[in-house]
Amino acid sequence: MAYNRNKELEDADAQVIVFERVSKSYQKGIPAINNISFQIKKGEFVFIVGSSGSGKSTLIRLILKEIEPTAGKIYVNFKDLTRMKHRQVAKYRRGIGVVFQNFRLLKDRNVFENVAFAQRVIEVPGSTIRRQVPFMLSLMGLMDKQNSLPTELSGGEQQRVALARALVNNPVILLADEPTGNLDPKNSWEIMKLLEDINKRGTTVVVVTHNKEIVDKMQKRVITMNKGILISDEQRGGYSHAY
Ligand SMILES: Nc1ncnc2c1ncn2[C@@H]1O[C@H](COP(=O)(O)OP(=O)(O)OP(=O)(O)O)[C@@H](O)[C@H]1O
Repeated sequence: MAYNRNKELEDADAQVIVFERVSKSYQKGIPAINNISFQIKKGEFVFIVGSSGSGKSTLIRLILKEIEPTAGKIYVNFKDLTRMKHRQVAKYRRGIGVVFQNFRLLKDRNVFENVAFAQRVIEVPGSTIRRQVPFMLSLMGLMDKQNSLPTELSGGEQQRVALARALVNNPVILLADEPTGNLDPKNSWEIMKLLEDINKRGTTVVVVTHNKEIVDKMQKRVITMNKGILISDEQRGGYSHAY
């Protein structure tokens, strides 16, 4: 069924990520993503799990329009990505917050400036930045660290800065690609609890992870990939199918 983009769909039940029979082949042979269909509703919290090479990062890169599908349709934030013009991509990506395993902070700028940077690039007025950055830092429990450089922070603190930066422009969707991959169990749980809080405030959260313990305990929707195929999609699921 074709996805119908109209105003009525932009309500609480709206699907903010839609994959319709999507495939992606980087080269000849087994596709990285093979004929995948799923939908994620506004405000959902979804884990994407699967063994190494199963296509999870490819899925994230497709959502960000860093790569194009070989076949199928992708709709994100009510936009048809396959028909989006090149010049519209930067603006589109601003509606999506992203965090990665390795934090990707600016090493020569302090915590405040790392978060403010996300606003400066889209020319948010200074007065708004001075109001919104401290608000975001306090939500992440980082107010006393705003003058610190990333090298002066623990891994958990660095990931919280990355989260503050990803969220400061109030995105509809937050994508987290292995957000706890470099963290110990205590910090991993802190980040997961923050992601849960962010989700409760209305942001759709999609988390790619290998962290079995977290997936099993959180009791969220779990999409499991294997060799490019979506092998299960369960509400309140666990990690059991991933290998
Ligand atoms: N740029 C690329 N060029 C060619 N093949 C690629 C490229 N990126 C990924 N692949 C291949 O596509 C498949 C899926 O890779 P992908 O990175 O999406 O998996 P993943 O599930 O994220 O793995 P991991 O958990 O190890 O990060 C793999 O076979 C991989 O080798």
